[in-house]
Amino acid sequence: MTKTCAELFQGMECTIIGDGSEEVAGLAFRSDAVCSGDMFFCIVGNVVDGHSFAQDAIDRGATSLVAERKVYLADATDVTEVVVADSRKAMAGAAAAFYDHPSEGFSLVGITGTNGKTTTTYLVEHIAEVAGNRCGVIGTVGNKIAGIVEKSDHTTPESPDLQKLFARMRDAGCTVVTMEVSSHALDLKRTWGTDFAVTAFTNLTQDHLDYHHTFDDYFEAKALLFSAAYPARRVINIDGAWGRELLRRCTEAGDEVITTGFDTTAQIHPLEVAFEATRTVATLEVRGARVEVSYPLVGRFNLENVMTAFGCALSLGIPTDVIVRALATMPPVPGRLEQVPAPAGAPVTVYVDYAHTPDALAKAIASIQALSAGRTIVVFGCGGNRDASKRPIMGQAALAADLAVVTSDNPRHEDPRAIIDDILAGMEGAEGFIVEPDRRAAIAAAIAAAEPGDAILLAGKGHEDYQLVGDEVLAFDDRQVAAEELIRAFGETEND
Ligand SMILES: CC(=O)N[C@H]1[C@@H](OP(=O)(O)OP(=O)(O)OC[C@H]2O[C@@H](n3ccc(=O)[nH]c3=O)[C@H](O)[C@@H]2O)O[C@H](CO)[C@@H](O)[C@@H]1O[C@H](C)C(=O)N[C@@H](C)C(=O)N[C@H](CCC(=O)O)C(=O)O
Ligand SMILES: Nc1ncnc2c1ncn2[C@@H]1O[C@H](COP(=O)(O)OP(=O)(O)OP(=O)(O)O)[C@@H](O)[C@H]1O
Ligand SMILES: N[C@H](CCC[C@H](N)C(=O)O)C(=O)O
Ligand SMILES: [Mg+2]
Repeated sequence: MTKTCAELFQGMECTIIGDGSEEVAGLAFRSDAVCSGDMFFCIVGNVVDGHSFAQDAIDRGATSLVAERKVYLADATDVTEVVVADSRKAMAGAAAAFYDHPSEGFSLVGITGTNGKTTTTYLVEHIAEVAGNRCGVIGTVGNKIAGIVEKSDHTTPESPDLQKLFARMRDAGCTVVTMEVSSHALDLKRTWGTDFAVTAFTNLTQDHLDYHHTFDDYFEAKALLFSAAYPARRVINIDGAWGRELLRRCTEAGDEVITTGFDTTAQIHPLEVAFEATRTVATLEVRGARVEVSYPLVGRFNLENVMTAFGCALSLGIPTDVIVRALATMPPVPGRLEQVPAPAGAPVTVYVDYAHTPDALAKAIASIQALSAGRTIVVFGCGGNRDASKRPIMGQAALAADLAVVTSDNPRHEDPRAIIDDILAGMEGAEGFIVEPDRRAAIAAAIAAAEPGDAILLAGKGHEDYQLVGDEVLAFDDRQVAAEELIRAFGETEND
């Protein structure tokens, strides 16, 4: 059911100039996406000021404008203007109203943190499904409505896209929705006006300092999800100082909190763990009770994700025995320590992983080392037009492997050689690494250098099936390229 301009802004501080009773057909924040009868939001961006596209939006059929100052000075009777203090907040609030506050129609779990968001959302989805829920997922790998996956451009969509997605999930009968909430999204108010049942924090380590500039600012963006703007039950990993600071704030605010981590004071923590080659078996202490879990994910960091998901599931009221049963049948998460099928008799194992931060790279290498009796070879690069200060730190982290192959990972609009030089600054004085800017050749070089029993970690691209070079999106999937290069090296027959 369509809404009028006045209805969308009910209860919001704003000045409506013109006729507020006109129906709004849709919401747009890009002038070139405006359709007839749309409301156009003028946003002051980091690159351009969206107010300068107001006329363009009107020419394309917008009948109302939301702006931080009056912009449409021509004979304004045919266009309604809504003047607000913050266009992004207004857009998110109006989008929630446009779709009748869809997040109130299901239990929404929002997960933030530098690493582990995608994995944890998939874990919560699976547990909730086993508990009998129809689920939605929103995040980096794609958006899923009751098991059907659609591609996504953002980890957390812009508010009109997000609320529309929520509405589709509500209308499809989803009872639990689990979403990644990026720090960009929180800072840019993409989730403003959303009703969360549970919010969870995984960890905070270096990334995105190109956008947030300081660690403190990065943390404060994440911390918004735990502020009074988003009242919810909280799940917090307290292994790091940032998690403990969040816990302090949430406790002070009187929130209901479940703590997780290796820290033995956490409400959910491990007592005994066996990290096996294809699964993990652990005894957890869960709010004072011993709980045995066994799940088909590997690596120490995935135990952290499992504990966070456990906390989210308990917060949703799912019983412990159902959580344990669900964990045992957890499907793999695409591109997260995913093993590449190899020809029969291939003496090396190749894993594809999405580690693209210093902490993730260090932890992925350590996880592979713990699983493999042979050497560990890592192939990695760093994204262009992203936090450049993480590059030398990732270079240094890669030295923990027996051999590092430095290559390209979405150079975007930067020179791939210059990105590699930034990485190499962290590897100065070290020996035993290869530089090969062409990612396919780098993967082939790693396979050629491997000895029987070695493991190769292809880091950074995970589920991605492209390489971004300039404005081009070139087809490139680490899993496919590695499978091809393994066949080239070791023959045709596939191992099961
Ligand atoms: C850093 C960031 O997140 N930027 C987002 C921000 O862009 P911006 O502030 O630069 O916008 P701008 O280009 O200056 O434009 C200002 C306004 O004018 C409008 N405009 C612009 C041009 C035009 O012709 N017509 C027009 O109307 C724009 O739509 C915008 O509303 O607002 C835009 C929409 O309003 C977003 O599309 C854009 O996301 C860019 C594309 C992006 O790459 N974001 C990434 C970094 C991101 O959000 N990543 C996180 C995840 C990271 C993680 O997983 O770790 C995510 O949640 O996906
Ligand atoms: N809890 C964790 N702590 C540290 N590293 C992790 C953790 N979980 C996963 N990782 C590493 O980070 C990579 C990305 O994991 P995942 O996709 O779950 O994180 P994310 O937070 O969704 O990342 P993004 O910011 O790109 O959306 C994994 O491939 C793995 O190498
Ligand atoms: N959400 C992250 C993904 C990075 C993935 C990596 N392959 C890269 O392109 O740097 C980002 O946009 O920074
Ligand atoms: Mg993600």
